[in-house]
Amino acid sequence: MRIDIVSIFPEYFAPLDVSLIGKARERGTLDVRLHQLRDWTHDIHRTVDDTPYGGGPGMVMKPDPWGEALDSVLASDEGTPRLIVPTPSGRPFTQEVALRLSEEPWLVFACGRYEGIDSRVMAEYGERLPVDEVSIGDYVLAGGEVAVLVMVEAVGRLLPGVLGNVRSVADDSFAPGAMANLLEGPVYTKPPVWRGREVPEILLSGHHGRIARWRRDEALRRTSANRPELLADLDPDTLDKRDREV
Ligand SMILES: Nc1c(O)cccc1[N+](=O)[O-]
Repeated sequence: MRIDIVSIFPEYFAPLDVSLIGKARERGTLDVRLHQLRDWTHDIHRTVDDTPYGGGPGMVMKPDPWGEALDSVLASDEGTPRLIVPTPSGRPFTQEVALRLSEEPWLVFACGRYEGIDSRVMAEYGERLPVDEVSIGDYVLAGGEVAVLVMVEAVGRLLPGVLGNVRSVADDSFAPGAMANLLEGPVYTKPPVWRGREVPEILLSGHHGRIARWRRDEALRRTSANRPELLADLDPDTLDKRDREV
């Protein structure tokens, strides 16, 4: 997968040099290319923003630098990417969206700042390629860079060979199948007793069927406590199927 990221703060993406994503880049599984938006400005101040039409607070990112930057990135002959624009007014970014994006050969991320990018940019490129305006949550960030870090990690870890254990993906919270709409339950490792606290005995039993059922029950318990709304979407048949699976 190729990923292009356009930002006025490309240094935000240093974390993509480390850990799983960093190793995937070294192996060539992931090709991440960073672009400084200001390289497509032509004034001495390398201006990328201006006051909003219609008045109001803050500044809006000008369409000209974005148009030149995206035209330059898209000039590649590597097919047609999806353009992902992180914004609080976008559709929710979920594990399902991450799974869908992980099947794409090329993603381009446009990191807005200030009050956002002039809407004509998304309209312009929406006529040429798929454009997804996506939100990672209902809170205010200073810009899209942090959201792109979240999305690149969520998508990148799903690529073949990035996670050591393929099973880890299937057991993720929100993963399709048996764990869909369920949060992961508690996890434990050695020592068996820590500060007088014992690991649940079932986990030491070696009885895989009972362990799977216990984990399912704990996932249901945690989901009911922390995200009860997810249980509303749980298909009773799937729940029964889970019982048959364990
Ligand atoms: N929430 C937010 C923001 O405030 C600014 C850019 C992107 C996002 N987001 O993706 O959720």
